Order: sequence, then structure tokens, then C-alpha cells
Amino acid sequence: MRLDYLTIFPEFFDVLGISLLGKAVDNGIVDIHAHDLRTWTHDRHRTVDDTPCGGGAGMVMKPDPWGEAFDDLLGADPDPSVHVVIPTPSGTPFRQDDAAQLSHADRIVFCCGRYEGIDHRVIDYASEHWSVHELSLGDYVLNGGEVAALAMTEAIVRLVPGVLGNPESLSEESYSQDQEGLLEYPVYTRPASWRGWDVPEVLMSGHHGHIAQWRREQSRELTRRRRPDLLTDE
Ligand SMILES: NC(=S)c1ccno1
Repeated sequence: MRLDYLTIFPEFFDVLGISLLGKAVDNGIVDIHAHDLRTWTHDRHRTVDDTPCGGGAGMVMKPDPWGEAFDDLLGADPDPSVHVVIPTPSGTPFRQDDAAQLSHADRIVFCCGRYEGIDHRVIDYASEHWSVHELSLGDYVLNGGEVAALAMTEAIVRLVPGVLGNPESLSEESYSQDQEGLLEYPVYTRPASWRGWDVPEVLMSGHHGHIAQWRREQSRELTRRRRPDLLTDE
């Protein structure tokens, strides 16, 4: 999997060289390239923004640098196997299913907007050539798409075979299919008693059936309380 990041702050993506993602890069499972969008400017000030047509506060990212970056990185031929991800508060919610689908992609290009956003013609042009995903991490506004791109990258790449040491751990996570899309149950480790709080007895029983039942019940109760929207049968 090749990941490209178009941004005016490429240093944001230096962190992708550490921990599990760093190992995935070292192992050749993932190939990461961060690009300074100003590379594709031609004026003395390396300008990437301009005032919004129709007025309004703030600045809008000019289309030209994006178009020239696409030309260099992707060429002009349409290829629906290339996924262009634009983190934006106006996007559709980024969910575990999106991470799962994108984890099968061979190529993902993250376009990290700043200011009031990217000239919409960039998205229109990209949509004519590649598979475009305008995705939001949540109902809040960040200063740019970089932090969201990092979060989405981790959610996606950790699902790529060979990245996680123990793929079994994926099956019991929140939102996973094995968890029926529910929130993950509470987890415990030693000591059995800590500052007056004990590990639930069932988890110390060694009775796998009872433990599995308790965990299912905990997941449903937690989901009912915190995310009733995830309960499909209620
Ligand atoms: N909520 C998201 S993804 C975002 C991107 C930029 N600002 O907010």
C-alpha cells in the first residue's frame, strides 16, 4: 500500500515513521510519501490560497497547486483503484467500515486542506479521475486535515495484514464484526485486587462460556448506554 499526503505541513507526517506504522514501512508493507503542496507553486511567496469568490471570511486554497500535484503524482488517466481521501468537517462520518474498505486499497492520497477549505473544483476534478472520499472524523472543526489524516491512516493501516503482531486482537475490538458492531467490553489484568477494586469474579473463574457470556452482556450494556444508535435489534 502506497500512502501520499498533500499538505502545506508535511512534517506532520514524520510521526508515521515510529511504532507499528514505522515497522510496516520498514517491512515494506506500507510506502509513505508526504509532499509540500507549495512544491507546485511558482510565485515568490509560494502562494496556495486566495480570497473566497462571493465574499466571506478567511481564504480558500487555490486549485492550481492541487491540479499540478495530481498531475505529477497520479497522471491524468482515470483510475478508480486510486483512493483520494479529503478529511473535512462536511464529509460523511469516517467509520470502521471505511477503514476496512480502504485497508484493501493499493494507493491512497490524502488531501489535507487548510484555511476555509479547498476550491471545490479540485474535488470535482479528482472525482472524474479517481475514487474520492470526503470523510469527517467527527462533528468538530480542526485547523486542517492533517490530524484527521493521521487518525484515519492509523485506523486503516492497522487492518492491513502483517501490520499488527497479533491479528486476533482485531476480532474483539469495538465496532468489529465479531463484536456485532458493539462497543468493546471492559478489560482487566493483574493484580486481582487494586486499591479496593477487584477484577470481576467471572474473569477469574476459568469458565470460558461464562466469560464469553459476561463479555457479550457487558458489550451490549455499554453500547445501550453510550451508543444506542449501534443497536440494530432494539
Ligand atoms: N472533522 C474533520 S475530519 C475536520 C477536518 C478539518 N477540520 O475538521
